[in-house]
Amino acid sequence: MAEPDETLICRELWKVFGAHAGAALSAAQGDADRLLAQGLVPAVRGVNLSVRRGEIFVIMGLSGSGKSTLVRLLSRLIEPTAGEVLFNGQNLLTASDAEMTRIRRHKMGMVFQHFALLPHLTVLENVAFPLAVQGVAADRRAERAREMVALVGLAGREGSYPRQLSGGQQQRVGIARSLAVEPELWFLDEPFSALDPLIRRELQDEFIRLQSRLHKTIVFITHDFDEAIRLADRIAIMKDGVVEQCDTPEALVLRPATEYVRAFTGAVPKAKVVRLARLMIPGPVAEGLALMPDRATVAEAGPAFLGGAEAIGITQDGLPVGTVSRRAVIDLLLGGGA
Ligand SMILES: Nc1ncnc2c1ncn2[C@@H]1O[C@H](COP(=O)(O)OP(=O)(O)OP(=O)(O)O)[C@@H](O)[C@H]1O
Repeated sequence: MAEPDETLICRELWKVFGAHAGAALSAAQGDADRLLAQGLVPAVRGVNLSVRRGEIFVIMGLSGSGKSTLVRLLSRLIEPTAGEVLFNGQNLLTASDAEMTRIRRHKMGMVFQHFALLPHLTVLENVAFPLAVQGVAADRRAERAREMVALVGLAGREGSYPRQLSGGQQQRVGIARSLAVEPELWFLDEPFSALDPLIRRELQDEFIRLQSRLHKTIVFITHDFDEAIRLADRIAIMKDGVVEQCDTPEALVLRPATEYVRAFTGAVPKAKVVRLARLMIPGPVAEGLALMPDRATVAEAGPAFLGGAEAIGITQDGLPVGTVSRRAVIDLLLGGGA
């Protein structure tokens, strides 16, 4: 049974590329080496995941680890060789083509790295395009598209054509276009990786801001661990088609489950991922202390401690709930605490 807050679930999901993959997978009984020896490509190997409503779920892994294949399976753009995909409790693999088209059009949004804006349409027309496909009336389309263009910071550019925009601006149009249909589940496959680092960071900030307003359920793919820890509520780390660990950024860094995850996360400063909640001693907060939310990271509290504070007060939903001491922070940074 799915928990009520789990919106997308996959169980024992496999994608094997090559001839007679289904029969070969049954015969191999999950032994990927046997499949490889037969010249088949087991791109996704027995993956189990569940994405919770309203979270940013990042799938992270190096090139060829199976991220894109997994995401295509989750949206059923390609058929799995074996396994299950459930969306809001519905088995997507038994949905008819018509039903799948309806789900993709109305409930799922997708942004890819090299998505195509339609070159002969303006920004506004591009953003309104999926609404036209849905059959939304022209005036309502234009109104909604205008809102989305403003949301991604491109107000004033509605009449421009894609060729007149920078790469970052084009990517914003792609984001606006995928949001126009108000998707419940939003897939983003390396949406920022073609952009230069400064623009990329700007779009990440923008994305965090958007999500704090929209609370979408998001599956976000990246091969960049820094991007993953900036954005994710949880991260699934993939290697050779297998999910090595699925956890919060903090847990991945502090408690890596495999050597691979340890190697991947070893260089990340703990202060960037550990949240103040972890170091907090609950209790009344002394008067005069600087206050920070429990979701903030230790790095974000750095300036307060560098400014000489011995402790800071911690809030939860705006109410003071405890204290983090300078000592706890030093212990963490020197390898002790947490
Ligand atoms: N249509 C296909 N036919 C055969 N093999 C494929 C096909 N699509 C993907 N693969 C293989 O599956 C494996 C996983 O590919 P996938 O594109 O999912 O990786 P990825 O992690 O998304 O990589 P990247 O970050 O480079 O996009 C790779 O070995 C790839 O060559």
